[in-house]
Formats: sequence, C-alpha cells, structure tokens
Amino acid sequence: MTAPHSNDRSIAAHLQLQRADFALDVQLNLPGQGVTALFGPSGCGKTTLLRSIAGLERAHGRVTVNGDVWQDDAARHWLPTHQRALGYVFQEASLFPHLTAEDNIRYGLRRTPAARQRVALEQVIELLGIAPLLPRKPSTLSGGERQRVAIARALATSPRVLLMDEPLSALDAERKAEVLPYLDRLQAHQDIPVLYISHSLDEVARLASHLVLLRAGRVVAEGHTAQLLARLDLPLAHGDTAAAVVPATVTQHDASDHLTTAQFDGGQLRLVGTQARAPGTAVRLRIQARDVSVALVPPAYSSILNVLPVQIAAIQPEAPGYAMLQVQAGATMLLARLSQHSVQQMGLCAGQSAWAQVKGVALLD
Ligand SMILES: Nc1ncnc2c1ncn2[C@@H]1O[C@H](COP(=O)(O)OP(=O)(O)OP(=O)(O)O)[C@@H](O)[C@H]1O
Repeated sequence: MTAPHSNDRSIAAHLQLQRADFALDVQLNLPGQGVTALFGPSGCGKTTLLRSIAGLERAHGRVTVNGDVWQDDAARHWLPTHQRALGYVFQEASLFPHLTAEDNIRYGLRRTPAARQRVALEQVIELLGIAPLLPRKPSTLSGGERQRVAIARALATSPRVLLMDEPLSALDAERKAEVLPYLDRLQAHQDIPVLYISHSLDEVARLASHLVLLRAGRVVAEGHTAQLLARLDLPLAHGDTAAAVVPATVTQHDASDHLTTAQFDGGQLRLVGTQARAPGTAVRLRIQARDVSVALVPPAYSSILNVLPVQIAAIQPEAPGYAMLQVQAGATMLLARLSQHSVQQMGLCAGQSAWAQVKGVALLD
C-alpha cells in the first residue's frame, strides 16, 4: 500500500508492544533521510523497536516509510518482513559461510523484485570498496571486511530504509575506524534513510543528524543531535564524555601553520593539524565540555587558539566537585565542565557574559 503523497519524506513508527516485564510505547515521526540514532541504556527497547519496524516483532500501531505503509492496524494492514523494503545489518555480519562475498550480495539482489531495484550492484561494490573481496568466503575476511560486505548485501536490495543494530560494536577501534568512512560515503552517495542503534556517543555524534533517546520503552527526547547533546536536562550532557557538536563551514586553510578556520553560527573556530579542506566545505566539529573553560575578562597572552564571547545560559551541579555550564555563542550552545570551586569563586551565574576558552576542537567527518 502506497500513500498518495509519494514525496512524503518521513518515517512514522507509532508502536506499542507488551511483554511480561517490558512495554514499548513510542510515537515517533522521524526524518525520511540521513542517519537517526537510537540511543539509551541496555534493555530500553532499541532492538525491539527496530525489529518491530521490520515486522520481526508483532507490535501494534502504524509504520510508514517515505510514503509506504507497512503497518496500519487500525486499517487491518500488516506486511510481513519480506514485503517490507528494508535492509537489516546486525552486530555480527550474518553472511552465508558457504557462499563467496559476491554470491552473498547477489543472493539479496535475487530476492528483490526487478521493479524495486534502484541501486546498481557495481555502485554498491564501489561505494563500500569491496571489489577485491568478492571472490572470498566470509571466513577469510576480517570483521570489518565482513561488515562492509553485509552492508553491501543490505544495500543491494534497494531498501527504503536501512536498519543497523550496533553494526560496529563487534569491531575493535582500528576496524571501526576502517568502516566508519564507508558509512559517511553511504550518506553522501545514497539517499536511503538509516536507523542506527549505537551505545557509543562518539559514533552518534559522528554519524547521526537526528537522535532518539529511549528509556524503559519510551521516548525521553528526540530531535537534532547537536541540540540534544547540549541539553542539561538530559543525561548525555553530563559527565566526562559530554560534548557539543557544532555544524560549521571551512573558510580558510593555512598550510604553513596547518591551521584550518571554520565559521559557525556564533563565531570562528580554528583547528590545528587537520587535513586541508577546501573553503566552503561543510564540517561537523566536536567540542568536549572538559576542554572548555570560562573567563570573565578577555584572556590575554594565552596559548589557547579559540576564545569566544558567550553568555552563560545555565549552570547545573554535577558529580561531586563539578558543574556543567551551558554557554551560548550566537545561536550555538556549547558545554563547559568546570569545578564547583571555580563557579563559586568567580560568582558565575546564568545570564552573565563571559569568554569561553576552547582548548580542543575535533573534526568529526
Ligand atoms: N525475545 C524476547 N522475549 C522476552 N523479552 C525480551 C525478548 N527480547 C528482549 N526482551 C526484553 O525486552 C526488553 C528490551 O530489550 P531490547 O533488546 O529491545 O533492548 P535494547 O535497548 O536493544 O538492549 P541492548 O542495548 O542491551 O541491546 C528487555 O527487558 C529485554 O530483556
């Protein structure tokens, strides 16, 4: 069943499911493009939600994906999984061991009706850089290579959505770093929305433009990743890993000093030692709360490259001895993790003007 508005770019998952000691109850309307991360503590229902969208669990409600109605219990409509145009990538690549990488990918392709095939096999192979792996059996591939083949197999079926359940969590840091750029490429070259479960805030910050925070089967918060990461009422903005994500545009690269300048909605930031990027390139920057300090007078003769005029938006006490500050630069919210002692000594309070000294800025893509 296809909705009359074929240009509908959204994913709706209005779902309820009751188990003996767990209930899923979500009303989600998500973007029909880009990566949406599902994040939350173990057992909060991330996998159950993804499986329900896939029709692998019999939740009740309504699921639509960019105009396709997969489930509408009110209209007694429910498509089984094989009739839902989706790709599913699990933590461990579940490839057929007796088939080569190529035959694994072709297997998915054969099961896709010709009318639905929109993604060319060659394109998928090129995108994931797996041409040299095609004749090999899964047992001869590394974990990262296997996962790239599994993603290729899912993509080759021309899915309307890609469901990824912790696709990198079984890989060590090095293999993860090897696969991540392919996920970036996927976003740049394929217009397929991705729902992505991850336990890693780093991964979420890097890949996801949209974020859903779940707890005990319910949605705690949902919205732009950058906005949610900086919200003091949410657990993400607390502790040693708290960080703000800042969308920016490269304006200059000074090759002699290895300094890149990027403009964001609130000023300029300079990054040292990053690869040269052409002016105009859109980038996402990550600023950790522990790398931001606050001064009440403009710091002089400082080695810190980035000093921004800000306004303190909010202050919240943290784990013993710490306070988390939201500081606003233009329209951008940053986080600063300070000692309680400094907050008291300096008499810091919401509404005050100050200078944020940013010690480290990381390029996410
Ligand atoms: N097949 C099942 N039968 C009964 N209960 C289940 C089943 N699968 C999961 N559960 C329970 O449902 C709840 C949600 O599980 P789910 O796997 O969706 O959580 P999750 O957020 O994906 O967790 P994790 O991050 O650990 O993977 C948990 O309480 C879990 O114990």
